[in-house]
Parts: sequence; structure tokens; C-alpha cells
Amino acid sequence: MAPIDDAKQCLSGISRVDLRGIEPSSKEWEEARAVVAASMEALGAVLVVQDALSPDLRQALFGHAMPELFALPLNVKQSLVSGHINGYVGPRPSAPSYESVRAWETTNGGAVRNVGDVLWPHDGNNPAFCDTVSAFATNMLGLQRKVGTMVLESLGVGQGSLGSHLDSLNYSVRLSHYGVSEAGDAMLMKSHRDPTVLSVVVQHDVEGLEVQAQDGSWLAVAPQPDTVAVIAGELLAVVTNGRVPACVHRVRAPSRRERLSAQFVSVPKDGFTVQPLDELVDADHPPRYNPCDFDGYVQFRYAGEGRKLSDPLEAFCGVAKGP
Ligand SMILES: O=C(O)CCC(=O)C(=O)O
Ligand SMILES: [Fe+2]
Repeated sequence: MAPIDDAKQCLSGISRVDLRGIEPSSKEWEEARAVVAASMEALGAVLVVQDALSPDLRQALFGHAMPELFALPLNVKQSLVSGHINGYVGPRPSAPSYESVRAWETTNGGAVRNVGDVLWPHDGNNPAFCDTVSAFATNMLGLQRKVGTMVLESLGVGQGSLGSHLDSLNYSVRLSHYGVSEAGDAMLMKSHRDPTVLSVVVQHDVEGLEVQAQDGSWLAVAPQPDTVAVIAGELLAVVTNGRVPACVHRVRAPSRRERLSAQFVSVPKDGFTVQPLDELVDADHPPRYNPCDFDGYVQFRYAGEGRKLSDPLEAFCGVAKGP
């Protein structure tokens, strides 16, 4: 069988930028910001070299915490309270060997203990798991805010609305495991856009993440220990009035090995309505999106009409293009 549209094994289309030690308002910040913004405006994605994830923390996360979590019996994992995008998500038709857990959220004070209590009630609640996930979250928070700030600053958003935007977000950790597909299929997660503002994706040793370029081809993001992928979600497209597109991406594992990834994502806080920032709407840039009630959108996308659509965001809150 011919391989399906193999991704280019190169990073040519996605810029890679080193943000280690870069402080706001410096010359280095301005240079890095230009690279981050150009890549985000073109593809909704950028690769970031960072030091927020030390080798020890990577090992604690991918070598201990995540294998211990996913080795638990299915009924234990399922006992984590679930919603459309919360708790435990088990295999589904669009991702048959995928399972995932949201384990930390700023709106619950960054508590992982509750997850530890449910998963390891007889085992001292596995404090090492909780400490590792909390350290990962704390370190990724700074990185994600840095990238979000660079993108909006570069589009001309002032410090006041930038601050209100950052305050409106709920950050969380999602840990994912992809088993070896029984069907032998190398497509682990179909092409999609994330219902987030930004998603930081950290891959373990096994390749898989692919980003769609503007010409429709796929760019493979090689797993590298010092590099994470930062991906724009649908809500960033709304906030930026379409200037940053939501990144189309998928997960494929051509080598058919078990795979782990950890994501640090931001979404609007519960009950928030998201709309294009004032600075990004004017006569030359009419609003591309109507105000988007995030809870309503999640319901529409996962339990309503949006399930059947390739671009549910456009149907939910896009401003209809004229004839
Ligand atoms: O596992 C990955 O590399 C990315 C997963 C992903 O795209 C998602 O969970 O939305
Ligand atoms: Fe995704």
C-alpha cells in the first residue's frame, strides 16, 4: 500500500526560535518576537527552544509520572470526572488508540492532588506524580505567556488589553498516551484544530506531530528534547480577528511505536465570551468573528451540530462573507 501523503521530514516551514534568557523590551526580545509572529501568522505554529523543561523534569514526567498514570486499570482512569474536554478521554473513532487526562488547572488553584486522590487512594496519593505535573505546569506557564505576549505585541495590541486577555485564560495540563493501533494504522489522531487559545506540545521520544503548511503539505515536527511546539488554537484566531490562523495538525506515527506527549494549553475561563481585540478591528479589518461564548462553543463542537463540520468555529461565530 502506498504511504499516505508522507510528511516532509524537515522543519523548513515552521520557524524555530530560541527564547532562553530573553527578557521583555530587549533587542533580543524584539528579534525573537518578529520570528515568532511571522511563523504564527503564516502557519499558526512555531517551534521554541527553551529551558523550562530540564532533563530531570522530562525524565520524571515521561519516565515515571505518565507511565504510572496510563498503566492504571481503565475503570480507575475513567473515575476521573469527565466532560467534553475535561477528565479522562478514552479511545474514540477519530483517535482509536488515544487516551488522555487533564491533570492541572489554574482555575482550581493548580491542584493535582484531587487527581492523585482519585487515582491512587490507597497509595499515599502518589505525591511524586503530583509534584512532577505541578512543576511541568509552573514552568510551561511562563513559556506560554511569553509566546502569547510576543504574538499580540507584534500585532500592535497595547499592554492594557494584553493584560486583560492573559487574565481571561485558564491554563491546564493534558497528558496523552497513544498505544500501538490494533488496526496497524499509523494515523493516531486525524487532522484537526485545537479548541484552545494556545497549545504547547511536548513530544517524548517518538515522532508524530505534523503541521499543515499553507500549500496543504504536511510538515513533521521532530521530537527534540530542548524544543516544544507552540500551536495556535481556534480562540486565538477569534482574539486576533483572523490574523493568526488556528493551526491544522494531526498525529501520525510512521514507526508504529507507543507514544507519549504532554500539552500545556490555555482556554478562556468558564463563562467567558471571546471576541476580536479592539486594536485588531478597524475599517480595513472588519470583524471576522462574532463574540464567541466559549462554553456554548464547546457544547456545539462536541455534542451538537459542530461534530459533523470540518470548521465548526466558522459555523458557530464566523461572520458570513458577503456574496
Ligand atoms: O500528541 C500530540 O503531539 C498532539 C496531540 C493533539 O494534537 C491534541 O491532543 O489535540
Ligand atoms: Fe491538537
